[in-house]
Amino acid sequence: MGSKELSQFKELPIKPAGIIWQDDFVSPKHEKHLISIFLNELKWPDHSGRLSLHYGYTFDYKTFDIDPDIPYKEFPDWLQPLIPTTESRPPDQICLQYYPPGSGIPPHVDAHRAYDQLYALSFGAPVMMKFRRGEQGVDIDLTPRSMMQMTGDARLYWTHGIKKRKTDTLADGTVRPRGDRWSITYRWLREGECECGDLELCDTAQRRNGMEKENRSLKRLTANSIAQNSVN
Ligand SMILES: O=C(O)CCC(=O)C(=O)O
Ligand SMILES: [Fe+2]
Repeated sequence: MGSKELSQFKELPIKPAGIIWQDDFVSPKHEKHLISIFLNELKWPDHSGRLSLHYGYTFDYKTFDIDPDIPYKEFPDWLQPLIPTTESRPPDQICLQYYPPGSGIPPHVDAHRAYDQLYALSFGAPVMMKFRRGEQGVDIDLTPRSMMQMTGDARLYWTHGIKKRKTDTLADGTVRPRGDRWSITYRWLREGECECGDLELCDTAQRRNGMEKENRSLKRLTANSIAQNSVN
């Protein structure tokens, strides 16, 4: 992987704006080697569904910051050549995930308060990821060996998620069975505060607006704004 390949990052000409894409971030041969490491050399958690392994700093979902009690885990050798070099420093956190067929990840936006840049690299079987904002929904096919960077609208104002199901239906109607998939997500901690101001999805905007963490779900937000409107 060299700067020639990295310069092939292109923004997809679709909504949401801000999805920067590169096919073939790794070669098929390299992918095969990595999958053999994932299958044979790593110690995965012992439960069903989506499995995760963390490298670098570990995020604490209670404080919305780095967990000071979990020591930094060095990036292993196999991971080094897969780190995007398009940012000014290496990522602070890397997460390797395994998705058996039928598993997924609920719609979410990666916390604005903690994280800034976000990339995801895919291996194994392709899967459809759904981006959503309000009534709008867009399916993106996460093809193996592709690297996706989420910036701008795609990063901040649209949620993304993978439905738990055994097949995906493609745009032409083809029903594609799911297979084993792995992904690597790369996150850079935010320096300073997020200024997007989106009360629906931004935990910083929500905190500034006096909303406690447990009140920040979309449902409560709707209920809150309805209550607010009827008062005014
Ligand atoms: O599996 C992926 O490609 C993305 C996973 C994701 O959205 C996340 O870990 O925040
Ligand atoms: Fe995510």
